Order: sequence, then structure tokens, then C-alpha cells
Amino acid sequence: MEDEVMTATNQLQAVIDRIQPLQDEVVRQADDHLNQLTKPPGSLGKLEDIARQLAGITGEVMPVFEKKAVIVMAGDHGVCEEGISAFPAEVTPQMVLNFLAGGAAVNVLARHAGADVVCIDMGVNADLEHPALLSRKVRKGTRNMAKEAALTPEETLQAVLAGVEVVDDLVAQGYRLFATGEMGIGNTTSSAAILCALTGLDAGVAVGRGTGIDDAKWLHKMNVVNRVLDLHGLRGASGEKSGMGSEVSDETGGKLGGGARDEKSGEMSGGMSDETGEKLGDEVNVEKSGEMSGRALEVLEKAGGLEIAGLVGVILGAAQHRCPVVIDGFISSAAALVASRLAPLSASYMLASHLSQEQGHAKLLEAIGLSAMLHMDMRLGEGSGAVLAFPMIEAAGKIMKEMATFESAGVSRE
Ligand SMILES: Cc1cc2ncn([C@H]3O[C@H](COP(=O)(O)O)[C@@H](O)[C@H]3O)c2cc1C
Ligand SMILES: O=C(O)c1cccnc1
Repeated sequence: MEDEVMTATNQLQAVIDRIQPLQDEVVRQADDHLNQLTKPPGSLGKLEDIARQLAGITGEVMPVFEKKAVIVMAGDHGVCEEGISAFPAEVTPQMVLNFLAGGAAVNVLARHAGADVVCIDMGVNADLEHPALLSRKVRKGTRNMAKEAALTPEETLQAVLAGVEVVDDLVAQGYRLFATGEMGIGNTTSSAAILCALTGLDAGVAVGRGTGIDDAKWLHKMNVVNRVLDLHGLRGASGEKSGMGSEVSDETGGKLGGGARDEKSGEMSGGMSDETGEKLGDEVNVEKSGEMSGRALEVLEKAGGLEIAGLVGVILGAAQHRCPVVIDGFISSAAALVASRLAPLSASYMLASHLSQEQGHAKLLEAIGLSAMLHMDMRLGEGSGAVLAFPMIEAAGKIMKEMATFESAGVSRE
């Protein structure tokens, strides 16, 4: 078992080590091109930030994304037995079948965006079979994190590496633009615990109403998250700078397997933040990823979900392949936070699609250094907000490719 964990750890470290900074030179070329286009400089606002970020990610000033996919990972949560959701756990497999039949919100919005839905069983507590379902089932649901660790180290690594492989396969099929999506009743509780554990935030700030729980259940859900943090010693020891001004101690961050780590990892290069929009023109990249943070993996083991762990792998895999990855709502962002702590450079490959109504989502994005494109008051998950943002991302690419320059259109300036 030890050997298996070591091998999987090394595999994950290799993925992290392959993640490169954005290509500064191409970002500069994109910036130059944007300034030749028939518009006052900067007048396309965040579309220009996206265009620069896409250039730095892909190495192309005019990227085109012919094949795009939303990767919807599903898993069940043992913590449901604490009564923290407005819906029963059976909804997870039922919704997976709905995704496969094409009837869920994410299917509709993906069709609208011309994207494919790739549905993956990471750990649903049912025997599901369908020709279009990819099974990467690690186990039938997590353990109840309020009583014991949700996952073992082996299970956690297996799920993360499965996510990496899913992206490897899709890239081999020609996909170049990804979105994260998930299904798992109870997973806003898991995500809130991850947010608290990695930033030091209080449960009162991080815990939201998920599928729509009433006040009494909401208070209970906060208590459950507090119990999880106490049981697993996850309180206030992020080992990382949160980027939100919350003071956190720094003793537990470390290379997996022991050694001390000295890595400034709180400053993210997430391309969509207001500051980074400016930064993209000159200083896009932060430091190269260092050794992976054992702390982030530990949090995933203690409080994670199999679909969340899988999405961590999807995000790292996309970054490894220099593909943009569009992050959906609260749960996807919890996975993105873990990914950014494992590999700080991965944040440069993320685009935050929308600001979920789920309490805590703004703090979660802030901790990664991302700012959301859309404010649609959505709180669904599944990847629904992320696919809704696909057309905007493609629009940024089209601006680069199709817009006339001052010279070509004979438009005067100065
Ligand atoms: C019918 C239905 C469809 C969904 N699609 C996504 N979620 C969302 O709700 C769940 C998280 O909320 P909580 O932590 O409160 O259980 C996740 O499955 C998430 O994807 C859904 C929830 C329901 C009920
Ligand atoms: O923001 C989300 O992803 C979300 C919020 C509530 C319930 N399910 C998902």
C-alpha cells in the first residue's frame, strides 16, 4: 500500500512539474494586436483580459477551440447521513441518468454552447451502467467526514489521477477547452469544509444553503462543518497565504512525504482577477510550481469528495496540456482552490465563469485570485455556469481573429 501511494504521489508530482507559466511573449503579442484593432484601447474590457490570458495559455494569439467539453464528475457523500442537504442522496444517481439522457440544465446549456457533456462516475453509491458513462468509480461514496476521514490517501490520489487521465484522453481526441461540472448530493458541505480548512475562514462565512435548506438545517450544517474541522485538526492551519488577509499559520504546508517547503503560494496569477488583467500585459506568471502541498491533499482526504478530487485532476490535467479550464460554481471552485494550492501555476489556466449565489463562493474565488465573468444569481452546479461562459470565451478568440485593424479598415487614430 505504501508503495502504491508513493508511486501515485510521484505521478501527481510529475503532472504538477509539467505545468508551465503562461507564455509572456505571446501575451505581449496579443496585447499589441488588441491595440491595433478598431476600438479605443482597452474598450473591450474583460474580453481583452480573456484574449490575453488565452494567448498566454495556448501560445496562440488567435486561438480557436473547435472541440470543447464540460466534464461532469459525480460522487456520493457519506456526510449526507448528518442531514445537511434539502434533497436525498438518491438524487445523485438519478441526476447522472438525467445527464446521460440529455435532460439536465447542463445538457441544455452545453448544446447551446456547442460543447459536449462528458459524464464520469467517480463514486456514485449505485451500480450505474450506460454506454456514454465513463466509470472511474473509486468507491461507492465517501465515508462520513463528520466521523472519520472521507477518503484514504490511496483513494484520494486515485481519484485525482483519474481526472488527469480523463483530460489526457480528451486532449488526444482534439478537445482544447474544458469546463468543470459536478453532481453529488452533500457536496456543498464538503466544499465549505475545504474552504475553511485551506483559508482559515469561519464556517459561518463558508457554509451556504446548497440545494435550499432552511435556517435550522443551515445552522446544523455549520455545526457539522465545525465538527469536521475539529475532528481532523483542520482549523486555522492552512500552511498557505489565503490571499484574503486571514492570518493562517504556516507550519503544515510541506512537500508530500515530509520536507519543509518554502514557497510563496498565496499570490495567484488567476487571469481573470482585476489586478491580473493588468498584470497579464507585463508580468503574467508567478513562480513555477514547487513541491506539492501535502496540506491540500490532506484536506481532500479528510473532507473531500470523489468528484471534487477528480476535478482537481481535471484542472491540473488541463493546465498540464496548456488548455483553458472554465471553473463553475462553489463546488468546482473548491476543487480549483485545492488545485491552486497543489500547483500555484495552475490558477493561470483557470477562468471563473460565474459568481454563484452560494454563500462563500466570492471568498473562494478571492482565495484563488479569480474574478467571475457572469453574475447570474445561479446556484446549481453541474457545470451549468461554466458552459454558459463558453461563448464569451470563444468571443474573445474571435475578436482576435476577425476584427479589422486601424490599418486594414483605413480608420484614423490620434
Ligand atoms: C435535482 C438536483 C439537481 C442538481 N444539479 C446539481 N445540483 C447541485 O446540488 C448538490 C449540492 O447541494 P447540497 O450540498 O445541498 O446537496 C450537488 O449535487 C450540486 O451539483 C443539484 C441538486 C438537485 C437536488
Ligand atoms: O455554486 C454551486 O456550484 C452550487 C450551489 C448550490 C448547490 N449546488 C451547486
